[in-house]
Amino acid sequence: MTENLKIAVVGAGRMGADHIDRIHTRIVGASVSAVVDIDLDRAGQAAAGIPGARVFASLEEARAAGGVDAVLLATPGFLHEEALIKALEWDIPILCEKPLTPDAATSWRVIEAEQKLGRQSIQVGFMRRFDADYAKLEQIISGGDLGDLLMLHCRHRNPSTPPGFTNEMLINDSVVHEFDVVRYLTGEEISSVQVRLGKPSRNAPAGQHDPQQVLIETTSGVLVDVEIFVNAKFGYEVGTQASLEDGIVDIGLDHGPVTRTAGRVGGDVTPGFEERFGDAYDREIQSWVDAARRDEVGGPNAWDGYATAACCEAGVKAQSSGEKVAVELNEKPELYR
Ligand SMILES: NC(=O)C1=CN([C@@H]2O[C@H](COP(=O)(O)OP(=O)(O)OC[C@H]3O[C@@H](n4cnc5c(N)ncnc54)[C@H](O)[C@@H]3O)[C@@H](O)[C@H]2O)C=CC1
Ligand SMILES: O=C1[C@@H](O)[C@H](O)[C@@H](O)[C@H](O)[C@H]1O
Repeated sequence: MTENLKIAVVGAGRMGADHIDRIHTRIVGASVSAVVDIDLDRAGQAAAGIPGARVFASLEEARAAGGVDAVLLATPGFLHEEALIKALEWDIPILCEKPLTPDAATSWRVIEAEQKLGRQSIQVGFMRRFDADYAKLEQIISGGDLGDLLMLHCRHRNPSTPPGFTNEMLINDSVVHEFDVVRYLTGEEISSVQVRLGKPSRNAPAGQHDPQQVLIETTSGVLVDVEIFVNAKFGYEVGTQASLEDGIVDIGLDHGPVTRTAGRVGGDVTPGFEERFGDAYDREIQSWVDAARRDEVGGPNAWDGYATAACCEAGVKAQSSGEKVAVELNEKPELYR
């Protein structure tokens, strides 16, 4: 077992910097040995104060300099494929932030490269599986005491989007989490996706139709509706209501104290995903590190990344057609059964 997993973090933006801080301050059995970003100043800022963390402009340079046991990939999704294939060739464990890649064909190439390696090496950053609420909901559903799961009603609201957040990214970057959660909660694949574009918000930037309603069906007929609203302004909210035969379960309601005073009632709104899912990211990265030190994967794998990429591809087609689009999956290789 690797004593101390030396990690190269690629991409030192919002998510990469958050993971660098997490590994440095809270994760056991690992350290940040390299920070890679085309923006060297940003890499330098993220690495500042971390003993042994060196700064590079490319993953190849970091690898050539030595001291890299594993890669945490936090660049934009369209850049993931190339780095994933490289890390598989080098046979080092990878935590790839979601999405694995933005479409099914590119994700399948990653699956083929991992099969060539002959063992699972990629974990995908679907952190909701490590959220206490989602884990409890999964236990309630799989426990069976409330009968069969019939429907899921999901809401996914962000206060705003960064520059360059395209209309397709509402699906590829945001709803990709719901595709994963639906597969996690039902234990089934998704069979179709439909997207409805209703009245748009005046707060959406040019080129983005926001909000959208995504309708999902699983292989056994569980129906799911998702409100994706990425310029909702008020704060961050991710929640799910599950309708089961013998009960209704809600998760992700605003938590914390609710105060009634001076004729008003209220509590705090979560500002962003870092606050809502902070504990989940910590558990996700610790699980990855623990497993990677044993040459294993400690969470959602490349098949989960591929299956959700196929859903995203169907979702992007459905955005323009308005029709229900079938999700086509290749046969699941032995490696993931
Ligand atoms: N699990 C979650 O809840 C979240 C996941 N993410 C995912 O994390 C990834 C990164 O997203 P953000 O941090 O929001 O993006 P960002 O835009 O803040 O940061 C991306 C960084 O990658 C760098 N970069 C671009 N091209 C590069 C290259 N060729 N080599 C090295 N560095 C390069 C940029 O200079 C930038 O610093 C995405 O896959 C995104 O979907 C993002 C937010 C939340
Ligand atoms: O992954 C994430 C972002 O990339 C995405 O843009 C947001 O919509 C999600 O809420 C967040 O969890």
